Amino acid sequence: MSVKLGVPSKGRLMDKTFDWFEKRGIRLSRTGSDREYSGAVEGIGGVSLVLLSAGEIPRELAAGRIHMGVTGTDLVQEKLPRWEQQVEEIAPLGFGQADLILAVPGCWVDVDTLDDLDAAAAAFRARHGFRLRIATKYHRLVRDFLTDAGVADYQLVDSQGATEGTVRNETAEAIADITSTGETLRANHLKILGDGLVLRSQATLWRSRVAQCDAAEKQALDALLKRVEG
Ligand SMILES: Nc1ncnc2c1ncn2[C@@H]1O[C@H](COP(=O)(O)OP(=O)(O)OP(=O)(O)O)[C@@H](O)[C@H]1O
Ligand SMILES: O=P(O)(O)OC[C@H]1O[C@H](OP(=O)(O)OP(=O)(O)O)[C@H](O)[C@@H]1O
Repeated sequence: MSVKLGVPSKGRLMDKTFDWFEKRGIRLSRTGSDREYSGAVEGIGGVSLVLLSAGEIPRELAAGRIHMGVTGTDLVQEKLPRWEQQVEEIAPLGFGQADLILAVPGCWVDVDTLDDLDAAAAAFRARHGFRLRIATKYHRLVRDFLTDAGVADYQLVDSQGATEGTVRNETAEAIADITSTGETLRANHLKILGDGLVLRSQATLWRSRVAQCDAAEKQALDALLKRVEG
């Protein structure tokens, strides 16, 4: 058997992950047709590549089905309760930087902070008879953040993509999502609350704390760790 390295199967994270390993003498590549999710590893022995959705890598690490994996801090902290017990951070990779933030419509001139949001949420409920809706796919992180901030009068609505569009579509009044350049927020007339930074995220290499290794796998894993930690 071999050490399993989980890497995002597409997009910006996959390409930059391949470049990051290449700089350390480990060549990762996709094999087969464009649609085939199989990969190869050259430059180190005993390691195999597992191509996965970035969102599924935390779960695979926590289940011990992969030994190491690359995905964002945001996805690990959102998907894994007490994540430190399940995975170990090996190296931040220096790309995939994005901030998880809370944003409201730009035209809400009286709402610039979490305190303002709390007041607006109470007023919203009194006026409309239901709680202000915050669209997000980061349920755990946003709920914990708002609890700590003392904001209670809201409901989360699930949005797995195009989250900034939910305000225009009138399925939410506010959003919590990842931003990088800020362009998507601006294009959708949303503004970030001054104290609305939930988490700073970047692509990171993780090691599973539970994945089992036989003697050969242990040797390959140690060799891999030596290369990537150096
Ligand atoms: N605009 C962005 N700039 C930089 N990083 C981003 C950006 N949007 C998302 N990311 C990061 O990329 C990672 C993967 O994001 P996302 O959950 O959107 O996956 P995806 O690319 O849609 O793939 P999949 O649907 O297969 O999981 C996350 O860690 C996220 O923080
Ligand atoms: O600040 P920006 O540079 O504009 O980037 C932010 C956007 O990037 C991500 O979306 P993605 O492109 O992954 O599409 P999605 O909405 O389907 O997740 C994220 O969800 C934001 O919508």
